[in-house]
Amino acid sequence: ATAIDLSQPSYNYLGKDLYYLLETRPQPLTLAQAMQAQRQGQFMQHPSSVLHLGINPPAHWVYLPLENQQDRPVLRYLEVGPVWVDRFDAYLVENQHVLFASSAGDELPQHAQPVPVQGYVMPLQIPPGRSALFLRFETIDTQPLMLRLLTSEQQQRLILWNSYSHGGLYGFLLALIAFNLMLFGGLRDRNSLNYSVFLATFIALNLTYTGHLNAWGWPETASITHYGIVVLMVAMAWTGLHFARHFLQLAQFYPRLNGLIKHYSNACLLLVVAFASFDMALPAQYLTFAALVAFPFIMMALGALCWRKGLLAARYFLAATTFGMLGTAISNLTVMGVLPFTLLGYRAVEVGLLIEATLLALALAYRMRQHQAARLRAEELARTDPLTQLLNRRAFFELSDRLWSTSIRNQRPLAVILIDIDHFKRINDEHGHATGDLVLVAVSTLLQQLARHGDLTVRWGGEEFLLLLPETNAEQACLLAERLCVRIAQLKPSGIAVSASLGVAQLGGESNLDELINTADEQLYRAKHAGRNQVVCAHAAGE
Ligand SMILES: Nc1nc2c(ncn2[C@@H]2O[C@H](COP(=O)(O)OP(=O)(O)OP(=O)(O)O)[C@@H](O)[C@H]2O)c(=O)[nH]1
Repeated sequence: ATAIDLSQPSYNYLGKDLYYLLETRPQPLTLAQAMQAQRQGQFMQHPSSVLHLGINPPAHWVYLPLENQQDRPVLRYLEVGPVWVDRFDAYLVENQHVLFASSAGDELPQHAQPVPVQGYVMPLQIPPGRSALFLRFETIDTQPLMLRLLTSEQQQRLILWNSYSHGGLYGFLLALIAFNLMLFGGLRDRNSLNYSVFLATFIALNLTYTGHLNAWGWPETASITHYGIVVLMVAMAWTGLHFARHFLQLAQFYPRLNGLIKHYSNACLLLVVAFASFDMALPAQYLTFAALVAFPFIMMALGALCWRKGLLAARYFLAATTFGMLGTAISNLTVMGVLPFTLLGYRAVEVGLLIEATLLALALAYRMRQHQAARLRAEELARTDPLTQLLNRRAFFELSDRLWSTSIRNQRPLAVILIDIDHFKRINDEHGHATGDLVLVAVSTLLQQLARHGDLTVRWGGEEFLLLLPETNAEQACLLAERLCVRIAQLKPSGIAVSASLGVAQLGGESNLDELINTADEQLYRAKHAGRNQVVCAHAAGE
């Protein structure tokens, strides 16, 4: 067997340099038995750079021959990642003599202080000449086993790099959470809150499986890592589906499916918590694995279904979850050993989530913009008359208040013209309601053309219109009314002869706008009585 040359430090994983043996006997092999098996050639060369263990794998023995060409011992750090190995034993052997023996893993809390992200790190003084490492792994979690021998300088650099990259990841996600919580605080948008909770669960999960949570919070109880991972994985799927159901308005589009997903995710969460509480590690593993594989597919399917129903924000959702799913799939396949191991592949779930999080934030912003536009449109609709697009009475009372009080305060002129189309009932009766509508539209268009910017043009009732004219005295208002009367008579919409009667009033001693409008209405009444198609003006003193 070719030995690893320690004179050439490398960051590579040592999978291809090692030889392995799977335990088949019910009781564990002793070190002496493993060494004997190695001498008898029972260890096989490993094909890839990372050792892959399936779910509930047999114990693995690893033999790693070493070559130190210097004439004194060298210090190397044996790194065993990731952080959730149940138990492993390490022996440094020279000429059949054990120079060093140690054990670590989640099941040995007193030793279990893995370096976050990297895993377990053991310093070894490797003697000159040939020696070998014998390692034994026993774990039920499916995971890649990543082994390296590092110099102390490399070890320092890795810690630095890991700190930066995870600081960046968590920093970005925390900023997104803070932003969405602010949105929730300000706009009471439930989606922002649900999304923050989903991101927070992801961070908690990531901190658990990188070992940060353990290192900061519970250095003595490694089993937190053990069950924390499975429970948080299912919790992440739960919060993700919860967010999706509300964001995609699933209850509205697919009420049955909504109920189904709700019960499914609740059941998964309850089950995994129960398995964890009763220390049933294997069922917890299987459940988590199944739930995690199904999760991105469900998310994508929901996005696609709701997009088909016409929900435009579902496009962003679908794009986002596709990236998330790709990342998760690549990571899962890397962990399962289907894809060749690369560090990017191993951490693809994080990259995918960064893209997903960004796109979902865009999706939320898009939905908010839609809501805002819809609200503005609704407000606009509530203020305008649908047939003529003029202001309706409600809008008039909102807007006229200010004009009225400005005119009173500054003693500026203010005038009202009331316009009523003559014999409109007859037009309707003779030409039909639709033609009547055309006449109304033609008259209102004319009114808008002749009114000044700042005048209020209102559909006052069926065939009655009102103009409120700031900075306009009776004389000017009457001139405008005369001009309107002539122009309406010239309109002939759809070839129909149309005329109107107009009443004009100017602000005098009236104490409110209603009185002024009443005065104009009285003039209109007079115009009708005097034979229609004419203007009657009230003057400043009331007449
Ligand atoms: N086509 C149409 N007709 C409307 C609309 N709103 C009200 N009307 C009709 O307008 C007519 C108003 O008739 P009247 O109030 O009797 O007045 P008039 O026929 O114009 O007679 P004078 O005002 O006395 O000249 C009614 O027949 C209403 O049905 C509308 O939006 N479209």
